[in-house]
Amino acid sequence: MRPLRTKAGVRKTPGRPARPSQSDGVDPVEVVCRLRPVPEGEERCVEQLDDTTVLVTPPANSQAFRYGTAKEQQYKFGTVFPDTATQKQLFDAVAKPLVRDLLNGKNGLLFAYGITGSGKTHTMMGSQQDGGIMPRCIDVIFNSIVNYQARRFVFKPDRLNSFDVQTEADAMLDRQREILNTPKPGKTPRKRRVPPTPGGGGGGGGGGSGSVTPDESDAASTRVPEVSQVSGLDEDNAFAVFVSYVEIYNNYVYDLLEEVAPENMKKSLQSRMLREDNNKNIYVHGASEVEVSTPSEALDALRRGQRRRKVAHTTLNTESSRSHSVFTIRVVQAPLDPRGEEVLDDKALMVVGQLSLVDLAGSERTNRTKNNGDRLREAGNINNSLMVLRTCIETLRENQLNNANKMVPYRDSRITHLFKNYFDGEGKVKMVVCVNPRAEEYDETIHVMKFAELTQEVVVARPADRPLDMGIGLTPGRRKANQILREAQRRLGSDGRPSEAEPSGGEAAAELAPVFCLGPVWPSMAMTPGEEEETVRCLVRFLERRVQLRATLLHELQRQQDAFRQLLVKTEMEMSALRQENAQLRASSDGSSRRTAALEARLASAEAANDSLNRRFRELNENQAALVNELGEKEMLLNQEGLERERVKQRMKTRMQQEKERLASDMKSRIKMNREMLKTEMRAKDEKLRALRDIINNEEAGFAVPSAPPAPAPRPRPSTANETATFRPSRSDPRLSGTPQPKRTVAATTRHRRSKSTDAEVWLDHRPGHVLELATIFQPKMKKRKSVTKLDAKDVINDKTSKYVLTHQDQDSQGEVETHMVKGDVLPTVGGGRAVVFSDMETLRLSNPGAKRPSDELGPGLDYELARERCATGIEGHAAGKRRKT
Ligand SMILES: Nc1ncnc2c1ncn2[C@@H]1O[C@H](COP(=O)(O)OP(=O)(O)OP(=O)(O)O)[C@@H](O)[C@H]1O
Repeated sequence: MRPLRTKAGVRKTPGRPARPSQSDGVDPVEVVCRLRPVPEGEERCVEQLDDTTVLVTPPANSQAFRYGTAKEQQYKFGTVFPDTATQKQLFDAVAKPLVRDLLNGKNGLLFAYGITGSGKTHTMMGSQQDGGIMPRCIDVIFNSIVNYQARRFVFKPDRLNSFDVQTEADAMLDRQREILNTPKPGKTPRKRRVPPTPGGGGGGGGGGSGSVTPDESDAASTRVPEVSQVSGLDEDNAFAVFVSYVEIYNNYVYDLLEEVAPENMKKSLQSRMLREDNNKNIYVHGASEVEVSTPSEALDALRRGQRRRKVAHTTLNTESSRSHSVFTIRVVQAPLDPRGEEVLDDKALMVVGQLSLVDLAGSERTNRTKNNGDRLREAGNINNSLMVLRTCIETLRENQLNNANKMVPYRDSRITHLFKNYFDGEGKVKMVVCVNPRAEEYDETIHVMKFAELTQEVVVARPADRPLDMGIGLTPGRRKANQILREAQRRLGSDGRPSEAEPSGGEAAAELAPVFCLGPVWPSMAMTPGEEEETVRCLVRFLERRVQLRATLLHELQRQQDAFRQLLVKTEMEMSALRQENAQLRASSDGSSRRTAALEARLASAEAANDSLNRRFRELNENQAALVNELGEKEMLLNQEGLERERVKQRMKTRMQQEKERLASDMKSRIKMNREMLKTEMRAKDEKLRALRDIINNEEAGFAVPSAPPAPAPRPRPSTANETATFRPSRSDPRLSGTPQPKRTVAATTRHRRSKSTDAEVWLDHRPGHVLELATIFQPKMKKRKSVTKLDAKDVINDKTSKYVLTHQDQDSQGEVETHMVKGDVLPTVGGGRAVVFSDMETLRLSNPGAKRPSDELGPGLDYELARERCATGIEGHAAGKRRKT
């Protein structure tokens, strides 16, 4: 296609060569485009701009649009037929010139190419009332040769892609055989055979296989035939038409006109091989070629093939559109003999033209159809064969552009192998690109357009004109002369008299009459008195003329006898010479036949082996493709898993990081809190120490009771040098060990208050076991409290509870009851929970005043130490553990 670009945003194909010219003995492959109608309201992606140009616009939902690779593009074709174009318009423009070539002995190939549902079958077959290219071709052929047709079986296929000429006697025998072999009407109740009538319906196709169903014959009767014809044929030639119908499915060739008994119809067809004939033409070996004498016979054969196709595909559970079908019409012509009576038996004078009409399978990509199994293989084969067709066309184009000689891979697919000769210059090639303009089909349509664009750039050598008069020196007009002679004979009748209808007998009668009679009618014999003399003289004259005529005739007879005798002798001599020659030839022919048979047997076995190897190779290829697919899928899965793992890893990393940060901040706040608490504690201890120092100072100053409120004694801590100097209590200290002991005051801190509770505090009173009521004077004071025996998290984790006390009882070494009340603050944690921070513990010990306490044994010096210890240290605890100081 030559690109056209004017508007911005419309793509221009770079460096595309100009369309090849026809001046140098080559013709470009002619590509026309036909648009099929689109239902009202549906979005379109193809618009016709003028008679030769279409504009393809990517719709928003197309793959190419999504990937951003699509742009508006114009495509130019030989002709663009709009969706309103009729079948006749298309036929006249595209196929009729090919029929003219066919009748002049030239070959032609016409493809219908496009995606599924684009109208290929509609274009090729059409309907009964409005036939497509195939029925119209058939009609025009028979309209043109109707007066020049040879009698049936005069031309006979030799099964080597050529024809033999039979004598009239042999042809008649074959005709009789055909009549005898034709099943009598009524034998098969569901089918009836329509007798052949010139130009009418029904009729036996070649080989007695033209049976049609009633439906089909009814359909045939409603058919509207094409009435045009091609003129300028050689009238002195006799014509015969042969049709064959094959399909290529999964790269195997099947003969759709194969003779099969009705009971074997369901069995699948046998595949056929492609071979090369003596003239290097490729043909389907063993495919049936049926001689047809009328359009209805040809259409019967076509329908029969389609029926076979349907049955075979039903058996295979496939669809017909998944195969390529090739309907081939061959027209054979040969000159009549000098008398214009019979066909000359000379192969060198025979001319055969061939027209192949191909309905290609829909060009789909496998991923669109989502096929699998057989369907995938089928789609793969279709795509493969179309791909090979494309590759061949591309290689041809490259060779032609670069003057190269790259091998064209015709043999890679049956469809290209079969049509190799056409591309090598044995005929004209045309292509009808069928386009469904629906927007949905954009992604497929664009591939079709690109292929059509390439195809237009290929040129094929123009086939040479074949001289049809053969230059054999025969008088033109032989057929007409013979017809006149026959007509004259018919009119003269068997007795040689002019017929009533034409008393004069015409020129021919005048010429022929003296040869076959002894003269005019007898004169009147009536004897009238007085005129006897005259009558006798008249009779004598008449008889003398007859005698004269008789003598002439006898002489002529003698001459003809002599000539015949001489001819007979000569013929006899020739015959004996020929017999001898014949015997020699037969002997050598027998030898050749034996050699040929042996070679053919070898060839057949080699072909069978080749076929099975090919099949095996294909299977292996298919397996490999399947495995590659599987591998690809697995790799994809692995990649996906790897990605998933990577994602999870990343997620975990992020989460760990967050957790780390959270813990760090948690830890930080805890440390801060602990530090705060420690600071508070330190302050309290300092307070205690200060109070103690004050006490000691006061003691030293006269044991005055400090006026400061009682504060808890600080825990022992490393003293400063100053403190050491001023206060270092020890057992040896005379102030502690000597008597009298000063009266000591108990220091109390607000923190270590005894069960004093504010109104706002809510206590959680936890008594895990049975607590003995001691009825002591000192009782804890908890205005608001909740008593539990078993601790539950929700008792602690709530906004109300602010204090916690754990009560348990023990027996000391003296057997006295000791009651411990461990108290703590319920504080919120950074993580949003709650923690109990134990702050102090109260111990209530019941003891007998008379009993000796171990502490008494330590001496009075230890009391101070104990007191100091008790004052200085508190209990601190939390959920992780607790510290205790009594
Ligand atoms: N030019 C047209 N005018 C009217 N109808 C059409 C035209 N082209 C196609 N159709 C209709 O579209 C439908 C599909 O067409 P058709 O069967 O010829 O497609 P196809 O290309 O041969 O498909 P497949 O590849 O599947 O065989 C048919 O119903 C046909 O009648």
